[in-house]
Amino acid sequence: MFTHSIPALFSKEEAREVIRLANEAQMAAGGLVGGLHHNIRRAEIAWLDDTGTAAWVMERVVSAVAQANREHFDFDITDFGERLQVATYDESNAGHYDWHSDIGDGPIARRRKLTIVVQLSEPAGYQGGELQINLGGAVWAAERGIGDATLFASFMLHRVAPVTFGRRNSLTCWCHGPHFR
Ligand SMILES: O=C(O)CCC(=O)C(=O)O
Ligand SMILES: [Fe+2]
Repeated sequence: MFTHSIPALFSKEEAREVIRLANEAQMAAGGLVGGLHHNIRRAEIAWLDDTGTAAWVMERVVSAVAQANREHFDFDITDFGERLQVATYDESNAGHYDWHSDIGDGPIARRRKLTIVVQLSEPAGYQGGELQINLGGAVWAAERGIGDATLFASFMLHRVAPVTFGRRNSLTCWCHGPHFR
């Protein structure tokens, strides 16, 4: 009920282009930006601007979220207050993200209501690295197809299992609004 899948929101070519844009953004920001290397999360992070060459990525995400919210969640979503995140989880350091909720303490993170994650890697290109959502009593694994999108309520516990082979890239966007009531 609090999860929803959209198969092939991006084509394979588009998924590759998103990774290329993320690499470009990372270079422009001076290379090693936003690597998170601790026990909870081990990943490289890049941020895409929602203007310029990456604007179409945000547009695609926003219209998918609008439709999914109308048809499935019916949350009070008012804005997209953060940039798009592209994450890289690599075999070399068992990239992963432990169980967490996306609702945090900060002024923006506390307004997160819906999270959308898009798979940017070919399923054959990595092992492990599943995006799993805890439904309370059952763990649900997101679709792995390249370009597939998964939406879930940002308060739900989720994780990325350690990558044991290859490399997984994902695109994440958070959608914001007033508190649940
Ligand atoms: O990379 C993913 O699949 C999930 C990322 C995530 O949970 C986050 O950035 O909060
Ligand atoms: Fe998350």
